[in-house]
Amino acid sequence: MIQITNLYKTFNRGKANEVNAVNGVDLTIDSGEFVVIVGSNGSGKTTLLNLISGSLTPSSGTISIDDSDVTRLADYQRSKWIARVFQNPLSGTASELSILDNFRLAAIRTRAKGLNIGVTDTFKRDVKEKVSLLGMNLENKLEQPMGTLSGGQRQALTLLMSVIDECKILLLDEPTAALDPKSADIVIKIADKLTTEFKLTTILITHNLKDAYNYGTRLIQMGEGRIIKDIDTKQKKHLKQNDLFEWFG
Ligand SMILES: Nc1ncnc2c1ncn2[C@@H]1O[C@H](COP(=O)(O)OP(=O)(O)OP(=O)(O)O)[C@@H](O)[C@H]1O
Repeated sequence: MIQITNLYKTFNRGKANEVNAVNGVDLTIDSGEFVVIVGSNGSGKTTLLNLISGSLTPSSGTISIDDSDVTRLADYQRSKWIARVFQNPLSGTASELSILDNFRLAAIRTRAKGLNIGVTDTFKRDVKEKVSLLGMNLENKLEQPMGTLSGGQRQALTLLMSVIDECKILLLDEPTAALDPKSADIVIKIADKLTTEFKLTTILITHNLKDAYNYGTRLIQMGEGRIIKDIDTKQKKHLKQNDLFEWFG
C-alpha cells in the first residue's frame, strides 16, 4: 500500500517563477491497484511520480510504502519496492548487448530473486520463460543485440526487466509516448498483463485517453498540482469514453 499525506512540492520558492507543482495531495493506493493518472501539461503528474520514486524530496508531507515512512529515503533506497519505466525505450537497456545479457545485467543490478544468475542454463531457461510472457516471439532471439530490436520490443523487454526482481510498485511515465500506435498498444497491454501476473501496484501516467479509459482499476485526473477526480473501478464502469474527453474540454 502507498500512503501519501498532505504532499507538497514547490519549485523556486520565493522567486518570481515559484510553482506549486504538487499542491496538497492525499492519496492511498492499495496493493494490486492499477492507477492511471491523466491531466493537462504541467498539472503535476511527473512531479508526483518523482516524489513517489524518491528522485525528488517533498517540500512537506509524507509518503509511506507498506507502513514504512520513505519520505526521506533516496530513490536507490526505495528500489526494493519500486521499478520505473520512462518514455524513451533506449533509456532502459544497453544496445550493444544481447537480450540475455541485458537480463543478466538487470538481475545483477537488482539481485533478482526470481532469476538464478549463477547457473547459465537455468538462467537462460528462466529468461526464456519470462520473455515468452510478452507474446512477441522474442524468446527465440535471446542472443540478438538489443539495438537491433524495435522501440516497442525494447520497451516491452524494459518493462519485463523492471519487474523481475520482485518489486511491488511499477511507475510508468508515458511509457508509450515514443512508440507508434501499434507498438504502443502492445506495450500497454503488456504493462497490464505484467501488473496482474506479478501482482504489482502500478501507476501509469498517460496522455492517451483511450488507454486511460481501457486500462487500470482506478482513474485519477490531476489539475494544478491537485487530484481533481478520483474514479474507482465501480464508478469507472459507468464512465463513457466521451466523458473523459469532456474533462479536458
Ligand atoms: N525541476 C523543476 N524545476 C522547476 N519547475 C518544475 C520542475 N519540474 C517541474 N516543474 C514545474 O512544475 C509543474 C508541474 O510539472 P510536471 O512535469 O509535474 O507536470 P506534468 O503534469 O507531468 O506535465 P506534462 O504532462 O507536460 O508532462 C510545471 O509547471 C513545471 O514547469
